[in-house]
Amino acid sequence: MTAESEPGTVAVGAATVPPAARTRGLRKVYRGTVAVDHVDLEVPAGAVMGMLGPNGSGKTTTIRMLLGLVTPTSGEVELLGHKMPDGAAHALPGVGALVEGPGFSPFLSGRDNLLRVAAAEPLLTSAEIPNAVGEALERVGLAHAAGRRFRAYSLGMKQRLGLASALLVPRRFVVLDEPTNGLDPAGTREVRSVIADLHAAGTTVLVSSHLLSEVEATCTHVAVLNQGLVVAQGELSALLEAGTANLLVTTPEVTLAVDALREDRVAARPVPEGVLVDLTATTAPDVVASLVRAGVPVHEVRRQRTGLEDLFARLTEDTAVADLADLETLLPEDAR
Ligand SMILES: Nc1ncnc2c1ncn2[C@@H]1O[C@H](COP(=O)(O)OP(=O)(O)OP(=O)(O)O)[C@@H](O)[C@H]1O
Repeated sequence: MTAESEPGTVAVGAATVPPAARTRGLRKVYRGTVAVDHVDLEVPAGAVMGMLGPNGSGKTTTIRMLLGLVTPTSGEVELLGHKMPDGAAHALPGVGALVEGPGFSPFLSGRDNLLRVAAAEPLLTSAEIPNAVGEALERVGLAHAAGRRFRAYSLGMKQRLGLASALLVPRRFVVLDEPTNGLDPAGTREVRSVIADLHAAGTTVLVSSHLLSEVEATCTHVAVLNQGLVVAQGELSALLEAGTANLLVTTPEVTLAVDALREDRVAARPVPEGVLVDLTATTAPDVVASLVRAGVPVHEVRRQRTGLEDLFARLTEDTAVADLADLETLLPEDAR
């Protein structure tokens, strides 16, 4: 198999590494409610992909289908190169997951719950279990409360225990559904550092979150869901670049430039550095063409990065799908 014959694979040296997860036309309908539709998601090997979307946009359902916890209505899932659900026995040992409702017993302590999970873990021998459990508890900052019953845990402590169970053994792919849910700022920082450690060790991570700043700080890639559809995915830097709404034009002829653009029905205003042009209804080449036609000397043209928050807000507004057409024309092909 070559990189050319298999779109989406990444060539590393002589070998090709398939994406950690890939879906094609994934769809889930719950009694008339379309939770996920037409989802073609690709989580490149080695990436930290943030899955963003408003409440009910289909993040959890997509993650559950990836892990084989929910059966898709239609579409395909490939996990670590194995078709699901048939390849589950091969794929799942390489995957650590924190998903809602991990099924811990309320009457057992955190440590005993984790020992129970570890006992069912095919990659751990019984001799390795106590150490693996101790290290995982340490890593998520739960060692001091390991002897307390699960039912007495706060939401944040329950989240930490779920994270510990995902980290019991080194994995190729770690999937975290809202890992910072219920955590205080210190816990949130710890999750961020766990993700950075996993990334440094070469583990692929898929993390869903409402916290845009978290995703911006920790992720290399992002997928944005809205109403069950993936409205954007790709490298974070490429998406931010493409999603930028403003163009900063440096010119000594500010008044001439603003007048020329307004004549062409393009929103523009003077700023200290030159002219700020709103790209919502136009494109950078059209702006430059207008200016050149009007005889405006253009010294520099630069897109202004506006941050993930702005991009997310625009992608998840009601007009998101229409916006995507604009976004796609701006995206480099490998980021589409
Ligand atoms: N078991 C279920 N039965 C019926 N409807 C469901 C079920 N699970 C999810 N849904 C519906 O599917 C849609 C997507 O839900 P999902 O939980 O996947 O979204 P989400 O993006 O993870 O939301 P949140 O951020 O609130 O967790 C919602 O409309 C939800 O009500």
